[in-house]
Amino acid sequence: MQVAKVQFLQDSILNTSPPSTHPNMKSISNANQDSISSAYASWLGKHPSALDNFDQMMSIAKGKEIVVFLDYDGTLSQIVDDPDKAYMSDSMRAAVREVASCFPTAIVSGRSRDKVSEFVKLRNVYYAGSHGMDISTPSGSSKYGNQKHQTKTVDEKGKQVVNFHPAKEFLPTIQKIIKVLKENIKKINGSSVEDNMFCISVHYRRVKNEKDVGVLKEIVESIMKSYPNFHVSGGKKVMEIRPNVNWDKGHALMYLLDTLGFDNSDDVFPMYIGDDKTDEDAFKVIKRIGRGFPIVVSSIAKETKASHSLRDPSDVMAFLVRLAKWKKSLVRRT
Ligand SMILES: O=P(O)(O)OC[C@H]1O[C@H](O[C@H]2O[C@H](CO)[C@@H](O)[C@H](O)[C@H]2O)[C@H](O)[C@@H](O)[C@@H]1O
Repeated sequence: MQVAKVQFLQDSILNTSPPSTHPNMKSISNANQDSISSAYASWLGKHPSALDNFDQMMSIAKGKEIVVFLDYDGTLSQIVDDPDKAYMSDSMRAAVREVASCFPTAIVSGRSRDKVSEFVKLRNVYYAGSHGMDISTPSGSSKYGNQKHQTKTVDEKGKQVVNFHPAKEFLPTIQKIIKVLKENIKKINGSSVEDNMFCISVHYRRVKNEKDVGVLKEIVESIMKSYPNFHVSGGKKVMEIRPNVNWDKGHALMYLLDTLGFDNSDDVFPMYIGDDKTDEDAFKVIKRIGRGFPIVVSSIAKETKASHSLRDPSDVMAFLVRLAKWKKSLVRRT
């Protein structure tokens, strides 16, 4: 199976590579592809496929309280050029719905909570937006919250919810930064600023000219020098601007576990699936807990704290379908 996957990767790399006409070019590019494939094969040895290792993983998880955490972009939806069009397929939605009917399930995204919930459109999951700086749950965490950060409110369906906002005080400055950024980068064709509520994304996937990408980065870095309470990090063709609060997707995972009543449970078993740098914070937390599976979505070898891997969102969907079936088969047997 593993060999078949490597072959698949080789095929897809070969199919997507630009044609090389010069014979020397061809051998250089083949050599590159060989080394990419062998790097991926040896990486897979360290971060085995969660699909190929499903039975072994479930023999460890059996009898534990599995809680599922899912990143959105690049995990539940394909990476696309236009961030506003990163839709989730109906089949993926059905898979997430199934999983959420079996285990507590949360979506943890860099997007604003409103936007990610508009994409996902499921009621049986919890949502954490703005890289975990905007969490909404039926009750609050007494351990991680305090009066300042938690607000009791009523959602659009009239249900009591507790919203957790550790970066609330930064909201006015974030709006100011968005305005300044928009004004200053509008001359860079293809760039865009996304308001993620408690953080900001500056996108450059659609900026055609490499030089312009450099200029954009300089402009953003220079603007952000005036805002020392914020930091800039990189993602997938995006600059992520976040306030300096000690809160990330790892903290969000702990907050959700606590709120859902699993904080002191020796049986809790978090599974977190994500593709990006910001998901590594949650992977680290799972490693620290010493129980659970951090699963990275990647079809190339990369530095990660994840124990297992899935190649792409279609692998993620297959894994979720299998996970729900596994749980249902256990329930039928008992
Ligand atoms: O935590 P996530 O849910 O993975 O969000 C991370 C960022 O994802 C989005 O940007 C990425 O996906 C876009 C759509 O496929 C793509 O166009 C962009 O290049 C990627 O960086 C989202 O738009 C950002 O706001 C999120 O921070």
